[in-house]
Amino acid sequence: ILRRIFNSSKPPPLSLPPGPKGLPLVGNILDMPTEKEWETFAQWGDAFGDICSVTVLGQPLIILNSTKIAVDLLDKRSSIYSDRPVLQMGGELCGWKNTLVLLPYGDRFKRFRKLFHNLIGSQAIMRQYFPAQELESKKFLRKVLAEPDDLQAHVRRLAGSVILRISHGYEVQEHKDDPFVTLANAATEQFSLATSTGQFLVDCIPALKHVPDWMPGADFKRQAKQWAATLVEMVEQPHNFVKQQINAGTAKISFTASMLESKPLTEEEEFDLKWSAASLYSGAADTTVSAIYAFFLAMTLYPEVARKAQAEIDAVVGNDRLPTFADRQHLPYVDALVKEVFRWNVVAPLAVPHRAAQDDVYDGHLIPKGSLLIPNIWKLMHDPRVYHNPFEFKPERYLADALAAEGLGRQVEPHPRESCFGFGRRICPGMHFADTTVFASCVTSLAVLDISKCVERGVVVEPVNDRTSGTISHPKPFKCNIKPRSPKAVSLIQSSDEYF
Ligand code: HEM
Repeated sequence: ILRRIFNSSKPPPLSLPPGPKGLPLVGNILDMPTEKEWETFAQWGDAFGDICSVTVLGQPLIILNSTKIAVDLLDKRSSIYSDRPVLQMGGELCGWKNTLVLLPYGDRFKRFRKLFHNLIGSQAIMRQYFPAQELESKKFLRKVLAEPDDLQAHVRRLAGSVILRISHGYEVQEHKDDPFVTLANAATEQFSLATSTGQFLVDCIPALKHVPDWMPGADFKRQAKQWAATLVEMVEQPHNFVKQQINAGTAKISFTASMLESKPLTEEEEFDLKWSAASLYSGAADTTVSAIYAFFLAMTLYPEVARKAQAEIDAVVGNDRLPTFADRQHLPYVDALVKEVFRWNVVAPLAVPHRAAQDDVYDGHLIPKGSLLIPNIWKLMHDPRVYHNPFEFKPERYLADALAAEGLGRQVEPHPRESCFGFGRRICPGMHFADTTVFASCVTSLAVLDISKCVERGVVVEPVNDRTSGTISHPKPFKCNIKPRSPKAVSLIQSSDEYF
């Protein structure tokens, strides 16, 4: 009896959120998935609850498998959860620690965010970029028509071209191998690999970064050196280009040119400028590529969706001109289709980890200082409790009228923007830019192109419908057939490049 009284007076010690049982000392290191981690994390969510945890060599990882919990912690308690982890491979060895995405929460972070906000921080600001986005979308269509088999390369060029105009006043070259687009592609692909959760042992055992390069098992150090060199080139080359243009008196208006010309910069200010401009275009390049490429995949797999969107465009815009941003408010189905692109293809399935700056307690669980919080955006976008038949591409889910017509009594489903761009003070600063870039390319492509499955020797080729692993996930290469909708469509694409 005494033991019972004694024990009941003491609250039980708080523990981490539940999760798979690990081994002594190394914890869950053997449980960590090496591919598409988000799928395993979602299964852990089903088994242990929407907030669950694992520990890898003493480092707690807290996995968030519902929007409510992600908002409760990362939004509502953003004073605790706005820091980033120190990533040894991607951040320290490869150098991405100087870009916004891995900057620790602090003054430099706030300065970068302010610059981003002034440049692309609202829908209203985005209006000034509409002409450039429309123009680049048209150039993209021309390239797709000329070489439909090189779709992915054209998408990469498109994604790089709009942001490089804004960041450095650089006009991407017409041919496929533009040097800056090539550099940005290489660097962002390497970022995705270098920062992938749990892929490099050095992220769990930081002391490994001191092993000499020649040691067996130190391949990661040699790899990091190469990747660091690509990143430096990606930062320096466009910056030096703007300086040369300023000296020659030919610099176009851009973020970098206006900062360089405003006043003489200190070394630190110039460093900040270089790395914030690089954050801008490295943040934009690979992410929008994934979304636009996924749009083509979705249209190949769901031709009835494309047909409905085209019927809406034909009725609202007609066939004498290309659609513009001004049409968007009159194109609810196309607007819903763009939302569905962001949900169906999750560009950043695990976002980027947020780090707890102090101990916290949530729902009776301890979240110790230094824990890494990982919102499983892939699960949030494919949660059958939130999205009906989540693996199906269905724009109707956002349209009350369309759902009412189905007569199943279903409610409109949440706008993917509520989760797919992350949370709190680290929410994606490029979300409006991403939305308008993806809208422009979807709507113009639908207006003039027919996208369908390939037929080879009389047999329909099913497109590969799979995704790559990494911080930024892409549809794996797939085949599709792209044709102009009509001779009129061809003449619209070939018409002069006046801003329309
Ligand atoms: C398909 C488009 C995009 C998606 C789905 C996306 C998604 C995300 C996500 C999930 C994060 C992490 C947020 C968090 O930690 O909670 C993020 C961060 C970031 N994104 Fe995006 N993004 C996209 C496009 C862009 C574009 C176009 C830009 C730049 C123009 C950009 C720049 C950034 C930057 C700089 C960060 C780091 C922010 C920080 O750490 O404070 N992104 N994005």
